[in-house]
Amino acid sequence: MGTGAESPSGQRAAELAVGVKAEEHHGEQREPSRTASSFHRAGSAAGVRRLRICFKDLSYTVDSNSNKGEKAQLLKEVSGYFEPAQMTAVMGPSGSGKTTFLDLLSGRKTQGAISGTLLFGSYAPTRAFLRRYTGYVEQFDTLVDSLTVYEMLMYTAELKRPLEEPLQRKREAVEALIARLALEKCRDVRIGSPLKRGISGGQAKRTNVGIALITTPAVLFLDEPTSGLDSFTSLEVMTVVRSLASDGTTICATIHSPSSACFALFDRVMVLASGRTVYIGQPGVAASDYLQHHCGCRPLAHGENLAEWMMDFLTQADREGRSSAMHDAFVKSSLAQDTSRTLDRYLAEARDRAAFARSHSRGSAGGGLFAAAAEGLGRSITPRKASAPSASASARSPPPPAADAVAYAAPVPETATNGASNGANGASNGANGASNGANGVAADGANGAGPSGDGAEGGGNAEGLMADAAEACCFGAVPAGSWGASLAARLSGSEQYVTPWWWSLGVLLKYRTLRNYQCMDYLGPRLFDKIIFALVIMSLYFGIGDNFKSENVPSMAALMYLCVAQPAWGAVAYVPAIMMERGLYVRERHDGLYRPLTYLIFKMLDELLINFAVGLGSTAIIFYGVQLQGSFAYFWLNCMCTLSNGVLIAYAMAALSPNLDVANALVPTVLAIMLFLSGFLIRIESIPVYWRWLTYADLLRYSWQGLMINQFRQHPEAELAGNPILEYYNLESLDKWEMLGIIIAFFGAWSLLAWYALAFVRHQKR
Ligand SMILES: Nc1ncnc2c1ncn2[C@@H]1O[C@H](COP(=O)(O)OP(=O)(O)OP(=O)(O)O)[C@@H](O)[C@H]1O
Repeated sequence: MGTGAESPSGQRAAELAVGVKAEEHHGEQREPSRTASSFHRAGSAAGVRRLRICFKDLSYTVDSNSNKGEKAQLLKEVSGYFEPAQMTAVMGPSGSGKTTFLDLLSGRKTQGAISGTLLFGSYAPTRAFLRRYTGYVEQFDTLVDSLTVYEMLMYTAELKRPLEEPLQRKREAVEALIARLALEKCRDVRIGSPLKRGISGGQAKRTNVGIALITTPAVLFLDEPTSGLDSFTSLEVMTVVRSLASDGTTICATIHSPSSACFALFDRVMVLASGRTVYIGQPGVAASDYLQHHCGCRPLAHGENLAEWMMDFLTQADREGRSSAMHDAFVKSSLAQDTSRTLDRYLAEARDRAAFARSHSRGSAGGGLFAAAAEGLGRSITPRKASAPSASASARSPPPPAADAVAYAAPVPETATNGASNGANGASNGANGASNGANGVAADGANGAGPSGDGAEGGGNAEGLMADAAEACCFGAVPAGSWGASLAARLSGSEQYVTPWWWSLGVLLKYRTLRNYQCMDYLGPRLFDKIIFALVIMSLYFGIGDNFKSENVPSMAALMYLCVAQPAWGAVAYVPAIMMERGLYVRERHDGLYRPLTYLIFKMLDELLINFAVGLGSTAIIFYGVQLQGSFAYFWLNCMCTLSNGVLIAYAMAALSPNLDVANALVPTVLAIMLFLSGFLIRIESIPVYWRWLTYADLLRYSWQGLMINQFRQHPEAELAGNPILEYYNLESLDKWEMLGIIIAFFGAWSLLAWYALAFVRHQKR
C-alpha cells in the first residue's frame, strides 16, 4: 500500500504546497529538499537530529473521575518505537488514549503515575530536553491574532532560539520556514480572530506547525492536525508535515479519519484500543491483511477508504468489548514479536554504548560529562507520580542502578561515540559548561528519572543537568561559530528557558505591546472610557472643587469616591480578554518561551503604560475642570496606582478562576466588597466590628482617604475651626503620602498573588 510518493494526489499536493517535488521515502535516508536544507543551515539551534523514540511497557494511571477513590489505567503496557525520518499515525476509536499517549511522550502530563521505559535517542527525556528538542502542535490554534504570519514566527524565533544567534540568522530561518510551509502568500497577512478574519484555517494550522519547528526540533508531535479542515486542506497540511521527515525529523500525529491520500502519507501506523496496542506496523495492505486475518475484520471493498474501514471496524469492536482480545491477538502475532525483537536489539546497542561511555569517562578531560552520559544511557522511567517533584525530594531518591535499567540507543553507533567525545570537549570549552557538566554527574547520583511531566516549573535542576550532559555527549551538539561556545555552556546547563527574562520581556513588548498600541481595537476601550468618564464628572461637578460649604462637602466626598471606584471597577472589563488569552499563555509557557513573572510584568507594562498616559489627560480634565484642591501630581498618582491595583486584581482573579464564568462572578464580588468597606458609603467606625478587620485589607479605603486628605487638608476654608470634614471621617491624623505608600504595597501583594496564580495554578489538567 501506498506512501506519499506512490500517491499521485499526495505528490501533487506536495508540489503545490511546498514548491518542491515530493520526496521518495521507501528507505529511511532521504535527500533533504532545498528549502529544508536552507532552513537547517539557517539555524539548527542545537544540532540534535534523528532521534528514535522507544517506549516499552508504558503505562499511565490517574485517579478515576468516574469512580471516586479508584484508579483508572488509561494506557496499558504500550511498547514500540518511532523511527527518525518517518511519520507515524496514532489511531484508534474515540477515547482509546491517543492524546494521552502523545501527552505522555511529549512530557505534557501534569498528573497521574507513569511507569515503563521511555527514551529519546539514548536517554530518558527531561522537561528541559523536551522543550528544546521536540515540537508540539496543539489541536487548537494558539496564535497572537494581531500579528502577521511572519511576525508570529519571528516573535517565536526571538523567544525560542538562542540569544547569541544573530538576528539576521533568525530572519533567514523564518524565511526558510515560510517557504517550507508554503506560507509566502499570507506572509504579511494578520492572523486574525473568529470575529476579524485573517488567514485561513489551513494557513493557521501551518503557522502552528511553523511555531513548533522554529527550533528545528528532532521530534514533532501533532495532535489531530487535520481536525476542522476540509480534505484538500488536510492533505495540503499533512503533505507539508510529511516533507519534514526528509530531514530526519521523527513525526508522530494522532489522526481520526484521514482521506486515502492523507493516510497514504504515513510510513507507519500505531492503533490503540482502550489504552492497549492492537496494531503497530505499515498502514497499507499490511494493516488490512492483519485486521482481516487476526481480528476477524470483513474484507476491504474495492475503492473503500482504508482508514475509514479500519476505524469503523475498530470502533465497533471496541464497543463490543473486543479490545482486550485484539490486544492479545496482536501480542501473539509475528508482527509484535518482530517489533519486540527490534526493541531488544536497540537495547543491546544502548547497553554497549553505555558501557563504552562509562569506561571512557574516568580521568578524561570531559570526564564529568562522560559519566553523566553513561548514567543517562542507563536510565528508565521509574514508577512515580508525575506531579511536581521537588529538587530536595529528587535528591533523596536513590539512583537507579544503571546495569539493571533498560535503555535504547539512537541508530548512529559510530557517530554517537565520536559525538560523545566531541560533545564533552565542546562543552568543556566553555568554563561554565564544564563545571555544570560535573555538577550533572553529582546530581545524577541522587536523581529519579523519567519525563518530568511535573505540575510545577523547574521540577528538579539536577534532572535537567543530567539530560543536557548526556545530550552533549551523545550528539556532539555544539555547532561551530561564534555563538557555539556559549551554546555548549548552555547545553550543560539546566535552564528550561532559552532566553533570559529581560530578553523575553523586550520581545513581548516589541511584538505584542507595540502592535497593540497601533491597533484601535485595543486602544479604543482603554482611551475612550476614561476620557468620557472624565468629561461626565467635569460637567457634573464643574468648578465646585473650591467650595467648602457644608452642603457641598458630601458631593466632594462622593467625587473622590467615584475617582477611586472607576479605575478599580474598570478592572472587570479586562477579565474576558485575560481569559481568552489563557490558551496562548499555556501553550507558550509549555514551549518554554518565557517565565510566568516575565509574562506578568509584560502584561502590566502593556496595560499600564497606556493607562498612565491616558490617565494624565483624564485626571487633568477632572482636577482642573472641577477645580479640585491639593496637589494634582498626588491626585494623578493616587488614581493611577489605584488603577494599577485594579488591573492586577483582574489578572490575579482571572488566573485563579477555572473559567470565564467564575472570573466574571469573582472580580465584581471582590470589588463590590471593597467599595462597601472603603469608608465612604459607611464610615469605618460604623461598620460592624465583624467586618471592620477587613477594611484594613481594603485597597480602596486608602485610595479614597488619600484623595480626601489631598482635597481637604491645609485649605484655609476647610481648616476653619479645626477640620470638621477630616474629623468626621477620622482622617485628621493620617498622612496622604503614607496612604500612597500603602497603595503601592498593595500593588506588591497583588503582584505576588497574580504571579503565584499564573505560575502554580493549573486549570488545564492533562
Ligand atoms: N481521570 C479519568 N478517569 C477515568 N477516565 C479518564 C480520566 N481521564 C481520561 N479518561 C479517559 O481516558 C480515555 C483516553 O482519553 P484520550 O483523550 O487520550 O482519548 P483519545 O483517543 O485522544 O480520544 P479522542 O479521539 O476522542 O480525542 C478516555 O476514554 C477518557 O474518558
